[in-house]
Amino acid sequence: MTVSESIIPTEITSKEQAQKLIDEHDNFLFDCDGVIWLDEKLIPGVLQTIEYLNSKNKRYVFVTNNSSKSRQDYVEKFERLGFKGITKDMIYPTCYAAAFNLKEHLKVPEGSKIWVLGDSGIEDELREAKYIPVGGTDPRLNEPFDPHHELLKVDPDVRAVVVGSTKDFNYMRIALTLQYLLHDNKGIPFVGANIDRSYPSDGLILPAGGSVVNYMQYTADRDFINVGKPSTTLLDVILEHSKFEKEKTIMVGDTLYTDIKFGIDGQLANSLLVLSGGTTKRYFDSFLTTSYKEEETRSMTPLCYIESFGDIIDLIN
Ligand SMILES: O=C(O)[C@H](O)[C@H](O)COP(=O)(O)O
Ligand SMILES: [Mg+2]
Repeated sequence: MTVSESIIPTEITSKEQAQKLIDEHDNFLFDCDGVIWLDEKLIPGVLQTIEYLNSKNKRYVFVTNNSSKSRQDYVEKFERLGFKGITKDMIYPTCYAAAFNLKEHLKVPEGSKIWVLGDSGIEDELREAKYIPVGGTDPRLNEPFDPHHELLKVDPDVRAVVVGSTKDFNYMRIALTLQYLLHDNKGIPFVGANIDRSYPSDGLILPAGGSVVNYMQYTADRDFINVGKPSTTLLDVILEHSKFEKEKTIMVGDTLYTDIKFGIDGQLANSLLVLSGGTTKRYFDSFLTTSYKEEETRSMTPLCYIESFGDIIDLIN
């Protein structure tokens, strides 16, 4: 069976459809890259549409598979791009999800050393959770690989490994991370920030965190705990903190196998795909006509889609 026989997503193109989409939901979960912005470039109309949500007393949070920036970094980014009133507790990047998972699910004791393959967002959120990040942005890791480098001696006090998106992905970091993933007979937890293959960045499609995590999964021959979308553990944390009711909440994202799957697996009221990020109309059309195993396809097929979330304000006005 192809999807077109079972689920036909509705394209939002009229004032009535746009108004209904807003009126029917009290709470919005927004993905960031590809929905709100492309790197540092705000997607046109998004700020105005979110200001419209404010005027209607709608509630919303941001859930991003990006692990490179901390919640505080995002508060500053939202301010820089003109948003008002976005606070730390409204932002769920996977660096925070990783620290939360270590503490609340893996019960890794505070004060533990955590090996990081990733950027400063992970280090900052680990410190805020009272862990000691090692590796990460340590400048000594930028040196050429040397099998006798002092850092290659595993620190036995490291209690877990967190891997996320980074552009500082060199052999020194890869080799060191592998030592920790194999350490103690693969005994310490392997936390991955996301499963994302790539992400849209201002005209380019760039490798995303999942490509880094899967590299380490392959070389260490061990599975990882995905703390990013579509993990329902992350959704549970968000719903617990925000007290959003699933029945009145919609997920807005640009990636089928993370954002839309997150909303559907999480049994939210609705899922809106936007075509302003990593999913093009051409890809989406081919997805809808390609016969997949029905369950797999169904869990990634949005109920509705729109060119860009920023179009909402134009349709409503
Ligand atoms: O490099 C990454 O992993 C990207 O930041 C990630 O794919 C973007 O996540 P999003 O904001 O679209 O959830
Ligand atoms: Mg995205």
